[in-house]
Parts: sequence; C-alpha cells; structure tokens
Amino acid sequence: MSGPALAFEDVTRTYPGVAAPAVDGVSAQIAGGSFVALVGASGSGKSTLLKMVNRLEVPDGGRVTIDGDDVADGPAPRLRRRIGYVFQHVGLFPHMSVAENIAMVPRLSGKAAARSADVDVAALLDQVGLPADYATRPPAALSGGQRQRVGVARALAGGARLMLLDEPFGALDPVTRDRLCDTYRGLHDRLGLTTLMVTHDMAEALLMADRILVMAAGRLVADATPGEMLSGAAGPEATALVDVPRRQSARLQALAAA
Ligand SMILES: Nc1ncnc2c1ncn2[C@@H]1O[C@H](COP(=O)(O)OP(=O)(O)OP(=O)(O)O)[C@@H](O)[C@H]1O
Repeated sequence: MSGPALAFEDVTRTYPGVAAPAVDGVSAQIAGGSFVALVGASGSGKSTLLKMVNRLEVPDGGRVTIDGDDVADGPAPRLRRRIGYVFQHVGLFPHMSVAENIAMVPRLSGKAAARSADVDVAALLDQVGLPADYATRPPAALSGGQRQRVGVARALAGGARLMLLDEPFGALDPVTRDRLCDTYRGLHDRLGLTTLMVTHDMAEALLMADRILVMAAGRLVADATPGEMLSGAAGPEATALVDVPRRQSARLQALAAA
C-alpha cells in the first residue's frame, strides 16, 4: 500500500503587505508513493507551497487535496496527524528525552493518551538508524545529524504516510547529509510513503527524487524526472539548475585527471 496522493489545484498565496504572490497559480498532481523534490531559487515560494499542505499557510485561491480531500476541511490537528513534517532545525524539546520527543507528536495532534509507552520508540529509532539506547538521552547529547534522525522518527510516530520535508538535511555536513539521504530514501521505499521535499541542493534532488518540480517567482516552471532534467528536456530554468552540479562534477573530474 502506498502513501496518499497529493494535488495542488491552481494554488495562490499572497502575504499581507507584499505585492507579488509568494505562490502564483501552482497546479501539480503527486501520485501516492512518489518522492518529489521541490527546488528553485531562494524566495521562489517552495516553503510557502509546502506549508499549504499542512495548513501552516492558507491559500487565497485554489485548493490542496490529499487523496481527494480538501485540506481546508475539518480540524487542523486531524489533518496534521496524516502528515509528517521535518524541517531544518527540527525543534526537539530540550527538557525531554528522545523517547518523549518522539511520542510528543501524537499527543500534540490530539491522539488521546499517547504516552511514550504507546509509541514503539525502539522500532522508530531502528528505522532511522539510531541505537535503541538513545531513547533516554536528551537532545543536547546528540549530534546535528542524530537530531534530524529523531525528527524523522517523530514525524513517522503518528503513522503518517505523507511526509513534508523542508530542507531537512540542510544544516548537516556533506557526509552526514549523504548518509541521511540514503536512510530516508530507503525508509520512503520500505514504508511506501509519499514524500514532498524542499531542497536547495540540485544534486540531492536528482539523486533522491522520482520527479522534480522547479519554482521561480511563485510559479511552477518545470516538472520533470531527473533524467529529463539532465537531458535538457525540462526547459531553461531546470537546465540552469542542473548545470551547477554538472559543472562541479566536470571540474572535479578534471582535477582528478590532472
Ligand atoms: N510570513 C511572511 N510574510 C511576508 N512575506 C513572506 C512570509 N513568508 C515568506 N514570505 C515571502 O514569500 C516569498 C516566498 O517565500 P518562501 O519562504 O516560500 O520561499 P522559498 O523558496 O522557500 O525560499 P528559501 O529557499 O529561501 O527558503 C519570499 O519573497 C518571502 O520573502
């Protein structure tokens, strides 16, 4: 069974006091079980688009649906139970243990009596590649990469099958980042999740995602597979983004050959 389908239908969001819309008439269908990366220059509207899925932002026009249900219907906590959300500085509660942090989300999102004991913390830690005895540690006793792993475990704790990732690995060193990307892609496949991930790293998008959406000035300017992006078939904006890792790779190869 795969995660839910997600759809953006002509979605627009203009922040109060700002003339230009942050998101401007975006439409996209994301199939259940797919891994989609959202890329584009800083300020192009990626985070705003993502936040309209879990109602941290509300569209002025259009709608967002999950398996056909408008996210605007019903209480926000019920919606957020269906969605895992991981962002750059994952925001663990410092005075709680790792286990308490992981069990916190079901409680916040309204699932009655979800104490640490109700969530299989050891299994979740195992899924994100952390030893079970980390459960009793405070977040301060973890590295940045380990904290992000706990963030992923917490996002999965409520049983969500739709994951929104906003630069989840952005603050990590490249080696840790690479490992965590592998762990996460493995999890996505094993659990049959639907994932929408904002990233600034085009190489990461190309290597991790099934499909890449490119935003520029609030609009969707390309929607293509990594192969189409690399072949130049996805248009000039996409090609310009792909050229960055391509040039870096060529320079490295030249260095190695020198
Ligand atoms: N709360 C807000 N109030 C006013 N304007 C905002 C607010 N949040 C974002 N914006 C503006 O909306 C536009 C899109 O912002 P958004 O954070 O969605 O872009 P982004 O592509 O995720 O950027 P980045 O890659 O830098 O995180 C930007 O011009 C930004 O300044």
